[in-house]
Amino acid sequence: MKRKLAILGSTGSIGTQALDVVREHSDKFEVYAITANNSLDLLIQQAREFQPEIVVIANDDKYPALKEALSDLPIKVWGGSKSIEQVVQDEAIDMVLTAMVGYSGLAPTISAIKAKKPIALANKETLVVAGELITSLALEYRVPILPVDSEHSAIFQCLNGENSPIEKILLTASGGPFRTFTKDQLQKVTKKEALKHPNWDMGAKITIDSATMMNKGFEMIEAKWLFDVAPSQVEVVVHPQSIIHSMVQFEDSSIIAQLGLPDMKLPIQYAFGYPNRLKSKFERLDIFKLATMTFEKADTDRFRNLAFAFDAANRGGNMPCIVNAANEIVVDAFLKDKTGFLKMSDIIEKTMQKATFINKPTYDDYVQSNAEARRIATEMVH
Ligand SMILES: NC(=O)C1=CN([C@@H]2O[C@H](COP(=O)(O)OP(=O)(O)OC[C@H]3O[C@@H](n4cnc5c(N)ncnc54)[C@H](OP(=O)(O)O)[C@@H]3O)[C@@H](O)[C@H]2O)C=CC1
Ligand SMILES: CC(=O)[C@@H](O)[C@H](O)COP(=O)(O)O
Ligand SMILES: [Mn+2]
Repeated sequence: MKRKLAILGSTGSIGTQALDVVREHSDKFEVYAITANNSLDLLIQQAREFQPEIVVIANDDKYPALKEALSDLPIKVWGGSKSIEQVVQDEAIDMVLTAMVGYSGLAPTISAIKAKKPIALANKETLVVAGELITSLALEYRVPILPVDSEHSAIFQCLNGENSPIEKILLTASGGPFRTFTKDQLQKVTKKEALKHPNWDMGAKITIDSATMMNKGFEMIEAKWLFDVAPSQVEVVVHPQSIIHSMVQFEDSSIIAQLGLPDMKLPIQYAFGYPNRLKSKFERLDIFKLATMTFEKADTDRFRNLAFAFDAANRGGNMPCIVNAANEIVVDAFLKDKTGFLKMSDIIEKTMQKATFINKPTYDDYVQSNAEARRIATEMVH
């Protein structure tokens, strides 16, 4: 039996690579549903190639054009963001890949968990915003959450077969394009420079998060929830070559690492095939060609977002949700040339000070906190 997949965000960087994995393993996987926000032409092309049961476009305005374009095929076409929450509940679906970007991944992930669908989780913001809620729902509905983020897939693989407690997670970071920049240099960096990640080709939002190191802060929070560790047990290790994707240190002092060339198709395929490892044609890492592997401490003085993420994780409650919302606003503004690189951190810091803190948030509290923090951050952008 083929595993039937719902790919949320099929037109993005992770989504298109997930479809590459399906192409390579069409005997094992079938695309049952795909979703996108705006990318109409690519979504139509994907629907024609993979012939899924259901195609969803979140942006309602594009629904009539999508419906018309696929009218000669026996495909159900739905529109609106609520349809994404609905589609994941389809009985036939065996696994849901959450590859949407930002807060938009939260509601569909909750819906999928409640429908008892195993989650291949790329959308880290879901765990940043509401990690406690998501992990408790996953426990209640007995739903596995298989990490797709490269570092968390690495940690998950390091933990395979281990029952012993984790002493420490060594979370690797490339350091981004500005790893060696001074504060003065950071003041002047442009969007074009920030969008040039040294090792990974990713969507715009996560590429900016990597440049500010908010991505690593979010990944620490993601690790906290996925692997039940305290923030103090996660050490960020700047490793500019991105060959070691992360490491786990155990109480006997042993460190286990996962290595590979930077290619997201590997963690995507690992999650899709779990618990089996599938053969791949991915380029092999030739360790004899590795000139050096280097490791540095992270600098939270230049990359303040990393410190904000640790602070938010330690304070708990809705604070990570506030940081995520402010970050989404400033990254969007930076991408539209409406704010500067360092100003992004100033706005996040002030939003953390101004937004209402809630110690034990409910789902509705997250919705309201997200809206409030977005409002506060937006006022500071303008
Ligand atoms: N790219 C990577 O290598 C990695 C990504 N991740 C995480 O995976 C997630 C996806 O990242 P990435 O693929 O880079 O992002 P992209 O921006 O490339 O793609 C995002 C996808 O989500 C869709 N989308 C965006 N907003 C909405 C919305 N409001 N409602 C419904 N769909 C929406 C987009 O549709 P449309 O095309 O129509 O806009 C697109 O299909 C992020 O959470 C990121 O942090 C984690 C590790 C690595
Ligand atoms: C591919 C992936 O998982 C990204 O999250 C990547 O790790 C980003 O690189 P940084 O280490 O620069 O944040
Ligand atoms: Mn990552």
